[in-house]
Amino acid sequence: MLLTIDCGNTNTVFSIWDGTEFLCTLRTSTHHARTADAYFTWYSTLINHYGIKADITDVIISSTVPRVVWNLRVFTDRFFNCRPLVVGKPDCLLPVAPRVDQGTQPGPDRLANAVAAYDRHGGNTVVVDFGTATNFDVVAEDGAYVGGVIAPGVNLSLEALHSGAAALPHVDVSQPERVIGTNTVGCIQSGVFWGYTGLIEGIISRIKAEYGRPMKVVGTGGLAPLFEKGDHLFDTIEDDLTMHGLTVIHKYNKDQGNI
Ligand SMILES: Nc1ncnc2c1ncn2[C@@H]1O[C@H](COP(=O)(O)OP(=O)(O)OP(=O)(O)O)[C@@H](O)[C@H]1O
Ligand SMILES: CC(C)(CO)[C@@H](O)C(=O)NCCC(=O)O
Ligand SMILES: [K+]
Repeated sequence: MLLTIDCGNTNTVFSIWDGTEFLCTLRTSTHHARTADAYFTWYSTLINHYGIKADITDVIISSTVPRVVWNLRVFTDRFFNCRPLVVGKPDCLLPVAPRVDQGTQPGPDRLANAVAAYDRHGGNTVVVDFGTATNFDVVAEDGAYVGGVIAPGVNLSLEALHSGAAALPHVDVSQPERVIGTNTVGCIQSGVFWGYTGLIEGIISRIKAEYGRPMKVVGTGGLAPLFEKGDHLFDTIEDDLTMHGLTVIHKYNKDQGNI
């Protein structure tokens, strides 16, 4: 069985893939100091709690935080006795090489999103991923990741308002009833919710215009469904997109005899 690990700047997610479906998804916050033993304590507690019989033989990691990779490698080696594939490292093959400026290291989550979107929907696709950042990942006709857009994430923007303005409280994102807020919280919710709706619409339409041909739009990440409620922004929403990409990349490396 395959353990897929998606380590973002805020959260780290483990999923177990049995070759057909994900048996479970476990989420913890990302801490670069978390040790291999701590990962295992957390992992085995939850696996036992859910009664999952997981015989992990392979591990693939996407990490946007370089410092956590070392502990995850030790975790993989010590508890599963295997060497993980790490997306973005030279020894992890991708089905199609990214086409970006020389010296650019695209985020491994964006590479996995591109592979997953191509596998499910073909090329000429843009992924909108709501994580710590809100990133737009453009997938060309042949499945290559060809760049995109990085905007500050929704929760990061809310935190920035709260920490930069003494009179503004911490507010959770939600869709406000009205655009014109009549209290402080309503004003902030409106700014962030409708501001992001405009950002998403505007960037997608500019990407499409620049790309010059029809594109499919796939939303992913925790907040995609919330924004879809406000307006029709996405052709589809898939919360397991990054994880699916990791399973496809793993299979590709296996098929190529690389692992
Ligand atoms: N209605 C909501 N309001 C606020 N947060 C939400 C809502 N729905 C989901 N979320 C948040 O979305 C997050 C899941 O998103 P996702 O895993 O894509 O990104 P992340 O973990 O925040 O970022 P990264 O992957 O960069 O670490 C969870 O932290 C969850 O709290
Ligand atoms: C943009 C984020 C933070 C989104 O998780 C991540 O993909 C990342 O750190 N990327 C590196 C830079 C790039 O993708 O061009
Ligand atoms: K993510």
